[in-house]
Amino acid sequence: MGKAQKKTGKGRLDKYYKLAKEQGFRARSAFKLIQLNKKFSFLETARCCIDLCAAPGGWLQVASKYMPPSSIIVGVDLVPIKAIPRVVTFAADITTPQCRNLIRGELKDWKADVVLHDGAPNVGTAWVQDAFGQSELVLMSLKLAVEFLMKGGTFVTKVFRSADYNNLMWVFNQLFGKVEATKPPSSRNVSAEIFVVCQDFLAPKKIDPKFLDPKHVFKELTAPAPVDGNVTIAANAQANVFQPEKKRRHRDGYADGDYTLFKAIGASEFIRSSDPVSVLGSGNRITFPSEEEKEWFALDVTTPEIKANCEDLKVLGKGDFKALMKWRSSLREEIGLDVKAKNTEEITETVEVVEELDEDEEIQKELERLNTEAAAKAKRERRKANESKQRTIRRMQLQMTAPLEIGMEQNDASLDVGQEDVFDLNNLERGRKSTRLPDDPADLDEDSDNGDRNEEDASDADSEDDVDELEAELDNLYEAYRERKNERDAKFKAKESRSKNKNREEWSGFKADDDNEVGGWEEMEAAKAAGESSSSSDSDSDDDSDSDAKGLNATGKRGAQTRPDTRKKRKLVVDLGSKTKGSTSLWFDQDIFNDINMDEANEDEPLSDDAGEGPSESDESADHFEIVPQEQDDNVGMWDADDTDDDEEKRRYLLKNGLTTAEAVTLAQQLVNREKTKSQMLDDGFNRYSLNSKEGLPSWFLDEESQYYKPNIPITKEAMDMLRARQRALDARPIKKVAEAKARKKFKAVQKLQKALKKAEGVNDSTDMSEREKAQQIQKLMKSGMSNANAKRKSEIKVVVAKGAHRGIKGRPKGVKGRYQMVDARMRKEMRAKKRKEKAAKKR
Ligand SMILES: C[S@@+](CC[C@H](N)C(=O)[O-])C[C@H]1O[C@@H](n2cnc3c(N)ncnc32)[C@H](O)[C@@H]1O
Repeated sequence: MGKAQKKTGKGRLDKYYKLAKEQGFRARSAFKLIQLNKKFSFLETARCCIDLCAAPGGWLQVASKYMPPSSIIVGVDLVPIKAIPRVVTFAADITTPQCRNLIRGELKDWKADVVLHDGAPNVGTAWVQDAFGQSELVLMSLKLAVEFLMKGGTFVTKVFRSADYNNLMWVFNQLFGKVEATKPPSSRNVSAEIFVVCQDFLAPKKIDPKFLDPKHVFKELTAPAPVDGNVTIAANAQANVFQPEKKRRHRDGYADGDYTLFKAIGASEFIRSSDPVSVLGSGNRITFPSEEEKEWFALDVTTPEIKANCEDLKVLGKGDFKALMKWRSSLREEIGLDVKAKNTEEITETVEVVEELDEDEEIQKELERLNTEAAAKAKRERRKANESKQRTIRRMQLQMTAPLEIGMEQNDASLDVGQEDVFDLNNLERGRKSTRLPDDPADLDEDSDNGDRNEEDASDADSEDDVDELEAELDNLYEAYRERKNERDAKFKAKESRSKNKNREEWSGFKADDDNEVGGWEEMEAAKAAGESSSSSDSDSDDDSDSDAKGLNATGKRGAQTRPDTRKKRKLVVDLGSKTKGSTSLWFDQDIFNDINMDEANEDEPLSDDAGEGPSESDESADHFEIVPQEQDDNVGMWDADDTDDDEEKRRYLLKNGLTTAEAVTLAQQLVNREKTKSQMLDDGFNRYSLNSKEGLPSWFLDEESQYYKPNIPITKEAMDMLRARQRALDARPIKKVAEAKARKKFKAVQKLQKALKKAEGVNDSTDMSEREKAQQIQKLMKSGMSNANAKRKSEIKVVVAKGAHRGIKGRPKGVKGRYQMVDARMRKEMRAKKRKEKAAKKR
């Protein structure tokens, strides 16, 4: 479908408007007649034509163009029509006898072959009145047509799609042999106009005056329309309720007798009507004016929601209409219009009869239902099996399980251990329960009802498995969604790659590097140490949060390591390889497992500092600082393997681009101005959530967190000013394209000059010319070599207006030299305005 045509604004200036302008037609409507004539060919053979409602004269121009040269053309309109060669025009109202007399005077006893009517009452009143006026005008033009048309003649008229369209068509059919309604392509789709071409006028001796009397032809329209009885209204109204979301267009105009836009319905009309749906569809609002209705309004069944629904029916959806219908039923029961019990009884009885009759059918249905249920169950199980297979594959990929045949491990009890998610707390909890020893008498009691528990556990585990599966499924869906989005959304893609390339975030900072540190930990500590004999507890409060993970000894003291070394590689994840225990036992080292009897397993473990077997550095530590035991550099866990590269990349990025964000500049300025030390900045980067494990969190959560949970680093005015200044400097530079174009121009000029120089040398060396000639030639060459080829100005185009003496001239107008362009006055005005603008812009 093409674009919707507009009748107003710039949409008015469509293809036909431009064509009309180009071809000198006074109105774009000229093309409607051209297209009608193309289809029905009535103008070429016509000797006499009357155009009723002809101003400004587009149709008259067409008629004079297509009709034979010696034919008579008469045009009438309320407004005077500018003269057209070979056309007689006068101003008159076609509904008056004067108009008839004028035409008669002009034609004498001639008869017309064609009567055209393109009238439209342009009174700007309501559309319904317009439409009626139009139909009346059509009938008036028909009245003139039948008087002046010769037998076999053609009457072309414009009608609007309205309620009286069919009546008009009926009348036309009584008077003409062939009647066809058509819409030429140049008639806008948004317009309700249709053209009716009535051919082969029957020219009856006597025409019943009722055919031409609006009172008779449009009789139905004036009669009041019944509300309930009218099928169309009812159908429309029903559609209003059943499909409230669909906006229906009233192409056929207003329904008969229903000319108002807003209609309020009394509640009683809706409640008591036998066709409540139609009532709902026909109104805008339900009101409660009478005493009885006011009482209904106060009833409990008339909830605030119902009251709100009654306010504006045109904005309601299906659900709201349903609610109104329910309210109607309740209210009817309440006021005794309906009896509920009786209805139910009736329904029950009917059901019983149906049951007796269709027992076989019922059995069949039941069987079908069972079959569908079984199929659904099988499907569910298949899906479950698939999902667990997927999980196994994922575990394998993470090397958390041996590459056994997929699915085998589920059936093999011996493989049960270790197949669960290592980090699945549910499994741990279950394991804890099963390994617990009955030290405590309460435990013995607990063991007595172990059987019950196990069953409960099993069912709990099942439901937890279900939840896990559901989560896994959701995760998969989320991943699939991200992938799809990645494919389609370029913005999202860029964001993704940015988030992958996190190291470009300047203010995320570098890892502590003693060489670069401004201020520094040692200096601060030294200052502190000088002033106080510091206690071990308050010296390192910022690191308490990870004390558990770093392994506190039994007395709460940490391994004595020297601070600078430990700070160098601050890792948040414990190096699994540095421990003698396996990863699982490391996991069980956590506090929550303290009450589990695992002493046996831990017997061989050295209790780091407690046993005095901590790292040698501990002995060297003279002070009583609690130092977090740290890994050696070569113990960097696999998790941190990328970190150094990140820093390198960050450095490279910063060296290349400098600081690009206000936050980064603020931090840098604070460092340089010694407002803060690097250590302080690092500390600022931590908060109580920093060390929260992200393990097991759904990816959508992590994504959202990375999107919205951003550090809020305060920025300074100076930082902003600095960035702005830099941006201004960047802006002041010419853009690459301009610079390239300038360089190209320069390069070409140099080449041209070199060429000229070469030629000049040739001239200089030649022996056939005198010195004077040589000098002249060289001067010429150098001049052309130095000149800019692009500087050649094209001669200006002269604008000639096609009016007065130039009107209709083909070829070059007299007295015009050089390049020229024929335009109309408007075009010249526009061109001049354009030039003026360009000049003004240049001055600026
Ligand atoms: C759409 S214009 C006709 C355009 C014309 N066919 C053309 O091509 O230039 C409709 C014209 O009907 C005229 N009109 C409306 N009521 C009329 C009446 N009662 N008698 C004569 N002309 C009337 C208006 O003045 C208006 O100029």
